[in-house]
Amino acid sequence: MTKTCAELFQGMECTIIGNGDEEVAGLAFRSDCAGPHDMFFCIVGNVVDGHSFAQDAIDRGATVLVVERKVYLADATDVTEVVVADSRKAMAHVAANFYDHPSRDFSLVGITGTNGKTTTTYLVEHIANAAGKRCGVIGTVGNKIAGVLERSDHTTPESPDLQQLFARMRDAGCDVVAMEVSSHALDLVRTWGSTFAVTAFTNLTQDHLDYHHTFDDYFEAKALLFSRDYPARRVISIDGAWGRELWRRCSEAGDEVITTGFDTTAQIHPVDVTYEAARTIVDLEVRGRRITVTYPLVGRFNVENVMTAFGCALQLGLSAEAIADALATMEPVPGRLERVAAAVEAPISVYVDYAHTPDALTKAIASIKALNDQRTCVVFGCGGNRDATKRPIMGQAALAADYAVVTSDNPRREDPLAIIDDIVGGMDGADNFFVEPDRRRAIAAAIAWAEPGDAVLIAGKGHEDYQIVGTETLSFDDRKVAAEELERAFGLKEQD
Ligand SMILES: CC(=O)N[C@H]1[C@@H](OP(=O)(O)OP(=O)(O)OC[C@H]2O[C@@H](n3ccc(=O)[nH]c3=O)[C@H](O)[C@@H]2O)O[C@H](CO)[C@@H](O)[C@@H]1O[C@H](C)C(=O)N[C@@H](C)C(=O)N[C@H](CCC(=O)O)C(=O)O
Ligand SMILES: Nc1ncnc2c1ncn2[C@@H]1O[C@H](COP(=O)(O)OP(=O)(O)OP(=O)(O)O)[C@@H](O)[C@H]1O
Ligand SMILES: N[C@H](CCC[C@H](N)C(=O)O)C(=O)O
Repeated sequence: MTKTCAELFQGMECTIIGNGDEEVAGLAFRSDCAGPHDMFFCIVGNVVDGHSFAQDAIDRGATVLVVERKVYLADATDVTEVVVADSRKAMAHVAANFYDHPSRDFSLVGITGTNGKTTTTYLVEHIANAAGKRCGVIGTVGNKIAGVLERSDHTTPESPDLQQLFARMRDAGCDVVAMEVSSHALDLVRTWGSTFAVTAFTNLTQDHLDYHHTFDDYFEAKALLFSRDYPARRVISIDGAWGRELWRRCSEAGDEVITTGFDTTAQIHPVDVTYEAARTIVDLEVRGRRITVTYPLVGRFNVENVMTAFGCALQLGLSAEAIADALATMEPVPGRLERVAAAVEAPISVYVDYAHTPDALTKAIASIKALNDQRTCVVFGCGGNRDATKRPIMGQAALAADYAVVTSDNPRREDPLAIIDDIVGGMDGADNFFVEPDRRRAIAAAIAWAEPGDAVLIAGKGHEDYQIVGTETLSFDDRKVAAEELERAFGLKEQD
């Protein structure tokens, strides 16, 4: 499949210097991934200027460069240069053209918000599948086509990868695609040129201030998914002030909005909730009608996610009855309040959860406490090279548990002890915690602390089966490590 350079830029202002009829074989934004007859996008990044990799891309066979300023390469007279105002936007525009706008061929549901995106996409997938639709999923745990999960580096892929994924989903016959849309993706226009049927907002609480700097900027990045760039039907949780602001904007623009929330003015809200150990029963009011939903997920925050997914499915045209029926057979989401299964009957319960923000940690601890009336110990850390200002707030939040073990998450290129110091800075004066930088030992210590009936919550890494230390990615899965430590503590494994 090839298209000419001029075809790919149709609908976008640009200056083509060279051969507009040049056939383009593929799209690349990393020079080491460029191949023969590719178009290479020179992106001015936050770390380096992609224009400096133009020669490398040419050496690997690229024949078209997309640039924000002409590069004038020696010995490359047969190279075509396309000068644009914004290489990232050009890349997204070209990628959608290159793959023939695949998102127009299915109903794309885009979900944004600080927490709850993965869970909500899984809920939408399950409901759509139960209704006989074929649903693709794009997000943090990976990308799913026809039920097969593929790992990915990003929550929301860069535009050429995203459009290629859409094309594969279209070709696999997907009717619906449920996609997590990160604030980074919106700010870096990875989704530009995509056609959404529904866009949904879960919540906005602190995260990623290393990138967005202020809450206002973080919100405005999320709000782009509800702007004229992405016309769609909307689902908005109005439990928080940011959601209410988004609702105001969408209503003003004349969008078709379904509101959700514990707020009784929301179109979808709970009238009564029963939290049980392995399931939740919710009497929902859905646009003036009562319907009971029972589903095998736990925790108050999952009531919010269920309502958001319910709204998305209604916006896709499914009936409330079909949605309620589907929820009854929902399966657990990997690494989200997942109970650790060990090959030993343990008198304590251990859960793994992906809470890596202050709000998520607060809510995950509260959910475990609501499930278990004895003591709770939380094991957690914070990621390196990510928002450092959330660390002391997470430290403070962890004190809501009876006991906390502060450990390492993915330290990345930061000193693990310096990250822990930041966390402990928020735990001043408390004596119900201790520090163990080694995550396995921290998990073992929490299990040793627990008495029969107590619960241990291991937060922060959820489904991740690795730990990033420096530039190395080591094998580490909280669920496996916790199972091993339970087996060691309760008799099946020999002590080292
Ligand atoms: C903050 C962020 O998202 N940064 C992304 C951004 O980086 P950048 O603008 O700084 O780019 P850069 O590294 O300066 O490089 C500039 C250009 O030179 C190219 N280059 C660079 C080096 C090289 O050797 N060769 C080369 O060609 C790069 O491909 C790029 O096109 O553009 C790069 C590709 O163009 C992305 O790889 C990079 O993602 C980084 C790795 C990242 O970690 N992003 C995370 C934070 C992220 O996107 N997370 C969200 C989820 C967040 C959530 O939890 O909600 C996600 O959607 O995944
Ligand atoms: N609606 C919610 N409100 C607050 N916290 C939530 C909510 N849903 C889930 N959480 C918490 O956030 C964690 C991550 O959930 P989930 O993966 O669904 O969110 P996410 O938005 O996809 O996060 P990320 O993009 O960082 O992967 C969960 O493990 C849980 O602790
Ligand atoms: N997508 C999130 C995930 C964080 C998960 C946590 N385990 C960490 O590594 O900080 C991020 O990149 O900020």
